[in-house]
Amino acid sequence: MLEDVKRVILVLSGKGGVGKSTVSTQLALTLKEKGFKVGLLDVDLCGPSVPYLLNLENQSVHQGPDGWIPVYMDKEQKLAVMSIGFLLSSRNEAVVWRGPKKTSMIKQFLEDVCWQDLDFLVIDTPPGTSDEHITVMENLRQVPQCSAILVTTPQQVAIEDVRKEITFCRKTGISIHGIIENMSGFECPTCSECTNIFSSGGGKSLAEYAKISYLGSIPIDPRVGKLAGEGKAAVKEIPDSKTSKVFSELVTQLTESSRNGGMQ
Ligand SMILES: Nc1ncnc2c1ncn2[C@@H]1O[C@H](COP(=O)(O)OP(=O)(O)OP(=O)(O)O)[C@@H](O)[C@H]1O
Ligand code: SF4
Repeated sequence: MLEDVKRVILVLSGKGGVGKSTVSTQLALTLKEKGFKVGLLDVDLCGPSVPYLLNLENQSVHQGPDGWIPVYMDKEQKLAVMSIGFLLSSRNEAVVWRGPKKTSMIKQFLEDVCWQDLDFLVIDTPPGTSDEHITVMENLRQVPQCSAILVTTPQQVAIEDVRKEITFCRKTGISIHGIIENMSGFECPTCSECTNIFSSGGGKSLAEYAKISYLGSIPIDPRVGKLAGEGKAAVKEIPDSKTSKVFSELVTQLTESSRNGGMQ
C-alpha cells in the first residue's frame, strides 16, 4: 500500500527505447546495494520489461489476504518487484486493453500491493504522457515525497519529447528531481574511452534551460545491457564505470533530498 512508502521516484521518458527501464532497474538495484528497502513497480502495461531486465521472467505473483504479494529479488526481502509481466503467461503475450481497464489495473497496482515499509518505491512508467500517467499522478497525491526523473538520449527528437514531460510534470504538480542523458556516447569496455556517436550535451542544455538538475550522462556500455538482463547492479559489478558513478551520485542526492523533505 502507498501509505507504507516513504518516497516515490517516477521514471519518465518522452520516447520509447531510451533506457527508462534500465534506469529504473539500476536505480532500484543501487538503492538496495546502499542498504535501503526498495520497491520497483512496472506500470508499462503494454511493454513490461522489468521482469526480463531483473532476470525474474519465470516468477509469478499471487494475491494474499491483504493484496498482491510482490516478487522479492533477495532472501532479505530488500527489493520487491511488481509488474504486469508477472501476470502474463509469456513475454510474447500482448496486453490489448482499452483505457478504463488499464486505468483500473494501475490503480490496483498502486493501492493493493503489500510493499511493507519501503524507503523508496521506483515506478517505471510507459513512454509519453498517456492516461496511465494521469492515473499514476492522481494516486500519488497522497504520498508526501514524490518526484520524477526524466530520461532522454542525446538525439534532438528525444529531447523535444522530454520538454513535453516537463510541461506534464509542472501541470500535474509533480516535482522534477532531474534529467539523465542515457546512451550518451560509447564507453569502450577495454580502455573506458568515450566516443560521442550521436550529438551530446542536449540533456544538460535542456536541464539548464528548464532550470532542472542535470543528474549525469550514462554512456552506451555493452556491460550495462548485459548486467540489466542478469538483474545485477552496475555499482557492484562495474564500480569504476561512468554508469556506476552516475547511479551512486544519484542515490546520494536522493538520500540528501529525502532528509530535506524530498523537494529540490
Ligand atoms: N546505457 C546503455 N548501454 C547499453 N545498453 C543499454 C543502455 N541503456 C539501455 N540499454 C539497452 O537498450 C534497450 C532498451 O532499454 P530499456 O528497455 O531500458 O528502454 P525503455 O526506454 O524502458 O524502453 P520501453 O520503450 O520498452 O519502455 C535494452 O536492451 C537495454 O539493455
Ligand atoms: S577505444 Fe581504445 S581500447 Fe577501446 S576499442 Fe578503441 S582503441 Fe581499442
